Amino acid sequence: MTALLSGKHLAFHYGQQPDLFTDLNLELARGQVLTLLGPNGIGKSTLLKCLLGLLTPTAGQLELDGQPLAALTPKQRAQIIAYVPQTIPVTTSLSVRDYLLTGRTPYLNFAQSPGAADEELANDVLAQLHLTALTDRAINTLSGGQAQLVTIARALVQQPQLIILDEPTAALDFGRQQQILQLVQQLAASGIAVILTTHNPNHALILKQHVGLFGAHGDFRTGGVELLTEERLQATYQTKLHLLYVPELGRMICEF
Ligand SMILES: Nc1ncnc2c1ncn2[C@@H]1O[C@H](COP(=O)(O)OP(=O)(O)OP(=O)(O)O)[C@@H](O)[C@H]1O
Repeated sequence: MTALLSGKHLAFHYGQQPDLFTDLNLELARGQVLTLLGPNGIGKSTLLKCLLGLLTPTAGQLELDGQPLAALTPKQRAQIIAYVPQTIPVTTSLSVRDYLLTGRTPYLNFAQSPGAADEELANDVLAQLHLTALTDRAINTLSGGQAQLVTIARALVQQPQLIILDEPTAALDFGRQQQILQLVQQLAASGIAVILTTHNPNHALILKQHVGLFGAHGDFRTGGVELLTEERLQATYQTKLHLLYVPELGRMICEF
């Protein structure tokens, strides 16, 4: 079966700076989740931007749905991938509803407005994420966490096959973090692939899916959740930490 996303021998550096990563390989099938972990500044967001076609890798091949990523138009890409960036671009005074409807742009012709079906979809997604009360609020009046959730809602309105989430839980309270991890699991169960970055190894341990782990020096490996050993996590974060099995949870937890 063709992978939805495949990256082979990828490398990237900014300008004259040294390589952030070289010979990086990853593959993602429909319905798979890949959780990326690594130290600050190691290249996680940069890798996501390469996978989105926003940056061009300095070496390697990227394919989306069996085609070279570079051969797809931005509109074609946007019909397959939705992106929730780390810094949320919500400085406009659009209402939450209208902001979500901008997620339908990849499906509309030039100058075509969203229709009743698009509005119904936006309302359904707001209800799914328990955000209906925010429908008429101006985007630039939302709290950081509300804005993060609304941006995730917009990505769902885009109805992509792959959602790329850069630290989607960074601004969220404990309950909302759990809600997003459950949403990731639901999306995967419905056949949508998800790539997310997080600074909390427990998120990968909860999701129990595929993991991409950057080491402290930019080395990268992918595998199942068993890739996360105490030794590797200590090497990644350059700190002492503990992985403990909690029978009540049926999984490992990571603590300092
Ligand atoms: N546009 C840019 N031009 C030059 N250097 C950049 C640019 N964007 C990022 N960098 C540098 O590239 C490196 C990787 O940045 P990136 O944002 O990918 O890291 P990250 O792993 O996502 O970090 P964090 O976990 O802190 O968000 C950093 O040293 C950063 O300063």
